[in-house]
Amino acid sequence: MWAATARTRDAIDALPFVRGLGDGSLDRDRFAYYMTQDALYLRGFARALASAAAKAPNGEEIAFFAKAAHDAIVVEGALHEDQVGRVADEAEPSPTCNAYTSYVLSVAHTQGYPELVAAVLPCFWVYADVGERLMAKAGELADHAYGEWIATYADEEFAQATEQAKAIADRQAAAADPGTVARMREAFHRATTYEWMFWDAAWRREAWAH
Ligand SMILES: Cc1ncc(CN)c(N)n1
Repeated sequence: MWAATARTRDAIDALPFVRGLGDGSLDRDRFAYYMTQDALYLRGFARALASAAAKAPNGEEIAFFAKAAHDAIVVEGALHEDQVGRVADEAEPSPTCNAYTSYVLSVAHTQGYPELVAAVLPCFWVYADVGERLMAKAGELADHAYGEWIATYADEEFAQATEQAKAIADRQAAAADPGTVARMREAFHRATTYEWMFWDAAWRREAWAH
């Protein structure tokens, strides 16, 4: 699944938003737009993770997804509040934010546990991957404009959660019939593309037409 998204991941690395986040040159307005949209995204994503906990076949995976839902709101939420303050309940999701959260929630409500695991996996894996590479390039984070963001996603605990999510997806794929594996691939690919779109939308400060 990861190899099939190589082109999209290269395109993520090439995005002006991601480059600017890495070298600290990203302007604050674009970053604030992104963090506000991300806070809205995380609510939908946490709901999808809670659905994964509800569908999970054993205690270990129930606990994993329930904790991931908690961390998306509490741990990532603390980073967002620190950077842009508390996002108002009535704040409006952008078209891309709305599309991405609607997509993972539709998988949660209309498909099975394996497909849902595949749909939420890029949210762990792409961020851990980007975080690790930006950290390696940035070196010292103390004076970096976006050091707190990079440290959050390059964090060892986030890397461990990503490994757990990957292991769950691998177990599900190994036990699944070919049709389910095809839907898992589709969900993983679609969500990885949404990751690209989310950063691109932040760069453009995407708005609704009317
Ligand atoms: C859009 C998006 N994707 C993933 C993550 C990492 N949980 C995030 N904060 N935002």
